[in-house]
Amino acid sequence: MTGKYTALVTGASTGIGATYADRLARRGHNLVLVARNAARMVALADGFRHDYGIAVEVLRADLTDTADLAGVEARLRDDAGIGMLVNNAGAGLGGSFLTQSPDDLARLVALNVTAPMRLASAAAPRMAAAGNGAIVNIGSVVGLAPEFGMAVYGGTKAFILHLSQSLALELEPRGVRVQAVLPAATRTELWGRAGIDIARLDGVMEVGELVDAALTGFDRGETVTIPPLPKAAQWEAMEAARQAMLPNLRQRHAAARYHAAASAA
Ligand SMILES: NC(=O)C1=CN([C@@H]2O[C@H](COP(=O)(O)OP(=O)(O)OC[C@H]3O[C@@H](n4cnc5c(N)ncnc54)[C@H](OP(=O)(O)O)[C@@H]3O)[C@@H](O)[C@H]2O)C=CC1
Ligand SMILES: N[C@@H](C=O)C(=O)O
Repeated sequence: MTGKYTALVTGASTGIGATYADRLARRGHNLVLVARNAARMVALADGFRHDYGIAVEVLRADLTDTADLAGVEARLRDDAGIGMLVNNAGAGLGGSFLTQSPDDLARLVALNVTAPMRLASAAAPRMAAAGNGAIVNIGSVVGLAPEFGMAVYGGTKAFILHLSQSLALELEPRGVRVQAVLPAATRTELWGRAGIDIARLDGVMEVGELVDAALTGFDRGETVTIPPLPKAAQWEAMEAARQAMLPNLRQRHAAARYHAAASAA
């Protein structure tokens, strides 16, 4: 991705999304800001126009609302000026699987999975036809770690990682960059919204540092960027182990350890 384009950033009213908007505006890109809180986005937009001389549009949408989501999808499908989609809007949820309500979990999946999937699906064909574009999906290290005790949130973020890696394979030969960004705990409103006291957490990254690192990963052409991971070799080793397993996964017969004679022995 070179040159100036318009970036559509979801969850742009605060936190990681607002910081992405700031950094992309600094680079001279125009913006479409998407979230529910229009007043906050209008205030940010005024600041970006004043500070960076770019064009900014505010698109108020609740991405868990089918009609609102369809409006953002239509914009991504039809607006040839939008060269980057930052799928950032998302939420956490306090409690454990035993205490979380199925309705809250379904809303979490709607926001963290259905919305970014539908928005990517709206943008990708147009970008692929143009041979140019970028889709940045904000996942989480929790998507790598069932041990962290966030079953459904982690599942939504594992989906984001898988979707991003798959789309990178499909779209990058067509000129469309795809990046998954996996933050760990970052100082934003997300924690308070989920009813979790951030003061109890160690190792919380400031949001500016997180987004600057994510953009460095983007500039380097990374498909998966994990800003807090000190040794890239650990991620690369896990990927190498997974890829080494792939040729063995499809077989005509079950593995020998599952044969009745083997289990009786
Ligand atoms: N903070 C952290 O520790 C980590 C965050 N992440 C991920 O980063 C992403 C951004 O989170 P973060 O900035 O921390 O969170 P914040 O709570 O600070 O911001 C979330 C953003 O999403 C928007 N949003 C929330 N619900 C909706 C909705 N229904 N429709 C449209 N927009 C919505 C919010 O705006 P509004 O209320 O105006 O709609 C806000 O702009 C998320 O995907 C999160 O999972 C990943 C790992 C760690
Ligand atoms: N959002 C956080 C968990 O709730 C994270 O992804 O670390």
